[in-house]
Amino acid sequence: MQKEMEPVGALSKVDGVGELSDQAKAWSEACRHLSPMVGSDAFERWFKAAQLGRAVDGVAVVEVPNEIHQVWIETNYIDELRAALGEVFEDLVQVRIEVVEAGEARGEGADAEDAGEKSPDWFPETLPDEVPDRFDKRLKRAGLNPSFTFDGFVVGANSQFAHAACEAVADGRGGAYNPLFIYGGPGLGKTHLMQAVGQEWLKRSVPAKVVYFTCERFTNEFIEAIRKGDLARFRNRYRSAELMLIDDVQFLSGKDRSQEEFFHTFNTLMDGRCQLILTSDRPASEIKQLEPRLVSRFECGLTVELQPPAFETRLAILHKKVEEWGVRVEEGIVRMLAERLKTNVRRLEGGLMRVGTYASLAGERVTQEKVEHLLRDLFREENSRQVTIDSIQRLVAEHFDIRLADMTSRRRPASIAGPRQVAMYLSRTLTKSSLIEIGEAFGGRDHGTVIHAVRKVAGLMETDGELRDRVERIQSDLRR
Ligand SMILES: Nc1ncnc2c1ncn2[C@@H]1O[C@H](COP(=O)(O)OP(=O)(O)OP(=O)(O)O)[C@@H](O)[C@H]1O
Repeated sequence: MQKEMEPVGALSKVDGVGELSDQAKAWSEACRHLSPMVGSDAFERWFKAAQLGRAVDGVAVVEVPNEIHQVWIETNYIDELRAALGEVFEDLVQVRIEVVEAGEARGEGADAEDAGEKSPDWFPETLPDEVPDRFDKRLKRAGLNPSFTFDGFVVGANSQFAHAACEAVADGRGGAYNPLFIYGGPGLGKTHLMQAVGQEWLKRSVPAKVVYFTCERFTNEFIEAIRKGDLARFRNRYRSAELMLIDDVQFLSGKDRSQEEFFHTFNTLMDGRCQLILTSDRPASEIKQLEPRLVSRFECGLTVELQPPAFETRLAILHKKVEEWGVRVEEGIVRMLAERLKTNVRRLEGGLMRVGTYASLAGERVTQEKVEHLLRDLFREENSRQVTIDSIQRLVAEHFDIRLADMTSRRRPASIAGPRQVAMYLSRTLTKSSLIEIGEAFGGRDHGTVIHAVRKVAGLMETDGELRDRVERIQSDLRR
């Protein structure tokens, strides 16, 4: 349960500000302290567009409009900002700066609905006037990001096969690859590649109807359509296209009604000879609580994997971005980023963007020590292997030589139920997930089953040395 921070009595000093929310009052009060600390010029430049987001559990989140503000404030004014907010919240422990783009919801709940949203308005009825070029208009209408092109994608051994499959679909040789199912970890270019196919279709065939959407959006719009009693319109929108690009299908996990709707959408599109490209963070057969009939539909075309790129590919990606963005970063620093940021191209890009921005604003040579400081959170994320229920289930299944699917199945022989209980125990002790979340992740079991498993494994570990050794070995593998 999160606890909202109570501003100290100082807030009353800004009572005169009328209708403002508590958040706005607290920020206004913090600014009163901050402005003299940083000087009015710096305040105008860096804090005018900022505002206070969440303030819970000792953490105050300051929202800024872009990464330039974020990096600059973190690097130059974090102490002053902490001191100013400390005047307002006496239980302040940490200050975080987050980028919130214009138009995004602010403060509490800003992350829920919009998270992961990548496309602009979906099939707007009228196109906005500010889009000057016709091709740009068509990209926008399809929901495509103009920078996700084949030219902008660096191919390495990690992506060769996926790239070749996408090129085949792009130039019409991919008839048998339907659906094309691309899977791989976060930030490895799945969306980029699938949208590159979309751009090619739009370029070549003039009236091609290309549509991109995320499964999160599909689910949200489906719920909304049910609420408004407007399913016919929803179906009309989702069931007519020549090329349908469907991102993040793992989002359908456990959402039974959306899966049912999606199943019919999928069939209608396939019957209508629509080419489909799907992406997921894992193979279809490993998406939990996904109906078997959907798994088999997803697997009936071609499945390709995107893996993390090797050092040379990471370097080539960085060189390409340096050129594209026109940033000036020394080769030694570029190599340092390629060496240290290995698992996620989005993070690699983020690192380069921050260093490049800093270099141009500070007008000074960026040293390796500076980069250590600027990117400390990215380096930390890179090094800390996050223990998730998912990784626990995988590793326990491997250690006990059972199928991953048995973690969520109803099967009860001791050779399966035992390891499953070990996995529940580890999920409870190594992650922050609640009993209910753990039960859900293990095939929709109730929280009593999880409590029983945790107690049982903890008790057995007291008396059974062999089991204890096994569990400890799994624990240390998880942390590695
Ligand atoms: N091989 C590559 N060459 C150039 N840019 C790349 C490459 N791979 C990824 N990128 C860039 O990295 C960023 C993240 O890629 P993308 O959004 O396609 O990842 P994703 O796999 O869809 O991630 P997620 O699963 O988190 O949605 C994008 O800006 C993309 O342009």
